[in-house]
Amino acid sequence: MNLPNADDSAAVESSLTLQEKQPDEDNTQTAQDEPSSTNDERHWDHTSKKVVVHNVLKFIRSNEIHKLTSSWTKDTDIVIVKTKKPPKENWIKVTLKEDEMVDKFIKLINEGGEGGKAMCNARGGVMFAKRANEMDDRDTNDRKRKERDDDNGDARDIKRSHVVKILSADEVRDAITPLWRKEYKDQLDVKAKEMVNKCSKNIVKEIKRKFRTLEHEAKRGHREAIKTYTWVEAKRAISVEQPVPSPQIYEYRNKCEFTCGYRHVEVKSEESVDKDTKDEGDGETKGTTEDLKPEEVNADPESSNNETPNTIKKIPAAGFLAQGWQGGVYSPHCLQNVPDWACAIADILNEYLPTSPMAPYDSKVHRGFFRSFTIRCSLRTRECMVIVLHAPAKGGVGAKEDGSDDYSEVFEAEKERLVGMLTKAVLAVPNRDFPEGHVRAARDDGSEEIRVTSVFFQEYEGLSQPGPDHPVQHVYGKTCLEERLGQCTFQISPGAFFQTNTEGAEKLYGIIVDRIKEVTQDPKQTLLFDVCCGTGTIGLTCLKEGIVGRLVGVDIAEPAILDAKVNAEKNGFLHDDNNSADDKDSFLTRFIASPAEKVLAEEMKSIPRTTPVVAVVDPARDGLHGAVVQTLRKNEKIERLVYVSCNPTGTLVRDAAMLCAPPTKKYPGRPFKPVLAQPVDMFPLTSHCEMVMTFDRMSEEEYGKYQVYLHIILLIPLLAIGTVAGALDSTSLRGRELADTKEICIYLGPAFGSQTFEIPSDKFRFFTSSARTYPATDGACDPVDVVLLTSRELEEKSFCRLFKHNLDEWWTVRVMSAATDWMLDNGFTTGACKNKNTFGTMYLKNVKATNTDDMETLYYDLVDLLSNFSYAELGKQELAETALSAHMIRTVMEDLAKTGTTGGNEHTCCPDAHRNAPYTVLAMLIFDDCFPPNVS
Ligand SMILES: C[S@@+](CC[C@H](N)C(=O)[O-])C[C@H]1O[C@@H](n2cnc3c(N)ncnc32)[C@H](O)[C@@H]1O
Repeated sequence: MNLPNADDSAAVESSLTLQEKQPDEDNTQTAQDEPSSTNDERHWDHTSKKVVVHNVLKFIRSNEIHKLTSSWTKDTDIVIVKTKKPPKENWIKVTLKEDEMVDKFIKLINEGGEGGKAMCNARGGVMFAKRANEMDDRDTNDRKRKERDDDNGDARDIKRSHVVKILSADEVRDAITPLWRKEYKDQLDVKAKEMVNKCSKNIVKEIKRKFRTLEHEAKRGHREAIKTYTWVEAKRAISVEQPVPSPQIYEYRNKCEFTCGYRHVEVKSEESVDKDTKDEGDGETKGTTEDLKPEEVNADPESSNNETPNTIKKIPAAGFLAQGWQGGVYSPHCLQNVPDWACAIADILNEYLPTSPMAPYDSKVHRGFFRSFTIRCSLRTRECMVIVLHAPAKGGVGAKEDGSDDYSEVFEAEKERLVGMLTKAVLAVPNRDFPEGHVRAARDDGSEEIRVTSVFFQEYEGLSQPGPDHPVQHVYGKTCLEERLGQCTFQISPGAFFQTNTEGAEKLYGIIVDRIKEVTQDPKQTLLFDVCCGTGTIGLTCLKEGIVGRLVGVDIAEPAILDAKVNAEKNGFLHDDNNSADDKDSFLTRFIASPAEKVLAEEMKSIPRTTPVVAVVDPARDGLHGAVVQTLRKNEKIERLVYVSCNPTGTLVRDAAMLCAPPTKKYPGRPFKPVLAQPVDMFPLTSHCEMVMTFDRMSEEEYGKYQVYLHIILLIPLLAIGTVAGALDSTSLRGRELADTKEICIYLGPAFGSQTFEIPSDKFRFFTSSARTYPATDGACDPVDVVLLTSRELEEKSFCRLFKHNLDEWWTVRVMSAATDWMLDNGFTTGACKNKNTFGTMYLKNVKATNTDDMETLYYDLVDLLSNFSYAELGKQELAETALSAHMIRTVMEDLAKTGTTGGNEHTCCPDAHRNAPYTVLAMLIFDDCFPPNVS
């Protein structure tokens, strides 16, 4: 279990600053302007505003966290600016807006509950809060601990943060392009190994782990365990090809994002300060407010030969953060992956910024104006776009009240001045600072002349980065770029994603085309789903190549979809604008602006059975949403899936395992299996690598070999209920009850004929079918909604076993406790039946589900949660916690029994209470079967 580490979030935040920006930089919140990047600063930041609240419920949905933390500070002036809760941990780290709020907040949590006691979580557990830096983070690093214990820790940290080292060009390259020292073929070897060790092997490991869980469960249920799929056991289960090299190794980036901050210049003596600052723009430091003005600080003594440290001058500038905000921004001229035009623009910005009255934005205090500059260029059309991200002219959210950060009066004139400087001429050839021996590629004949063709300003008051849909203000020239890739032309708007290595993108798309072509026997009829389609590049390339006949593209970013629609027409493929097409089947292309998880299932449903379908997914770094994986798996029409990943060692591993593991209730459908893994080097000199992984659906024949018995969800139509239920339960009690209720029953258990989970009507209500949960046969009890039965119970027809789970079986309690958390998080009220030391039902009310889909989702979420427990891996800590949970649950049950509100039945403690219990829904969670079904 991870305890909150005072440095962990910052560690995540800072990791991006030390490497090249991530491939999906349009969509991730990049850390280029994150201040908490160096270790020192991170520590300082934590000591000031971060607090960890302990003993919150472990299972809180991410969208509920904000609601929960807001409820704590309701009616107070405490402002929480950020929360972080790792999954399955019982703590939340909050970042408060002001230092002064910290003590108040801690007091609020520790004493602000009923009767001046600590606040409690939804299960009555006492919460407590502590400053993040006071946590025992298990960090055994002596230095850190000593600093924490030191009363003067803050002061020292602040002082330390002023000791900066200016990096050499080599060190900047090491930080941003860590593979630059290697020959290109060696870079490819590094990536090839990484793709085998951290991608393909991990996928196989993950799938084997899922099989082991099944085996473990089967053993407990005295069942035959499913055999691991043969391909998983093979020596090189996933064949990884050698990475496809990038056609351009140097200067390949068509997009850069420069953070606006301060450039650090070391000055040696009083005299040289004057001289140096003259060189750096006459030493003018207009772009400042009083507090934001360039400081003179001590340079790292180690970086100097002098005994006394030199002085560092800070000059407003734009560039890359190579060692976090505190280390200043570095000019891109030394980086081999950055092209000349980008450096030329950096030069213009660096000429402008020191002379502007508008200061760089300081994201630590949220003051200042200029935040970052995104620059893009099209390789083929030589168009160039600049997007200036800035705080409101009246000042950022942390602006001083005295108006010293208010730039409203100068804003328009300054905007005009900057645009004038950017656009007045063809971009000059910059002086580069390449390493010795760097060989530049030959330039082409005069086409290197590039000028800025469009400028946008984008105002953003938020604390991190704007999303792709955030509005932009067009201030100069064209409204978008145009680029040519292969046989297609694409329009790219400021908010739309485009691959950052143009020639690399052509290679990448070529590989995708090859993978699709292999399976499209009837291209004209084949429909391609391009999930996370951006400006439609992949789908339209496939159409142009004639390997598919129709295209549905989905992307969350509206600007990208607007571009995709234009691009469809530009390339000769009519776009169906939904309402305009009379015949829904006649469209060539359809582009939908929506999160894929919201629309994909519906879109798939509308495809005629006979239409051959292929899918390409190209998600951002956080991978596919679970619902998208579910839809892809469930729709067995998709025989081939091409997964393009910019995070092959992370989210691809997770998603591939979900696509290829044996089916579960949440992820039904014949599994996929990876047939080829083709890395593509889109980011030479950095450690990033793109991966094209091709998955084929396991054939019915192959899959059939692994099925010992089916283990599925069965929908029993009303007429069949009596018979089937009778067959299952010798008393036929359930059958009678079911018939009485005139409802539909859904059994979750072994199959009796159908493998399909279909709930064809929206009218169905769930109710229990368990003889044991129905307390009496007189019909007096309320109909209940759903019972989730295990296959084992059904197999053995021994429902009494349901109540044989002993509290001393620690894992049982742990599961139940997790389930309880989950239910509370989902708005259920729970109670539990007690009979001696048995424990088996949970009563739920206030079910949020209003229809079958909701109920199904809730159920699957729960099953998924439970199925992800790895009991074998639980350690002593968990055992201790389990004992605690057991104690707590017992207490709750006893309380409920006393007040007569607990449910019950003839086999448990209070059968009568059940009839009067105010529960409208009764669910039995039988943990035996909270695991993926056994399909061996
Ligand atoms: C790596 S880009 C790929 C874009 C495109 N395939 C290309 O090659 O240019 C990832 C895309 O995923 C989109 N995206 C992110 N989250 C999404 C979601 N939940 N649903 C649909 N698209 C999403 C982003 O807007 C972005 O365009």
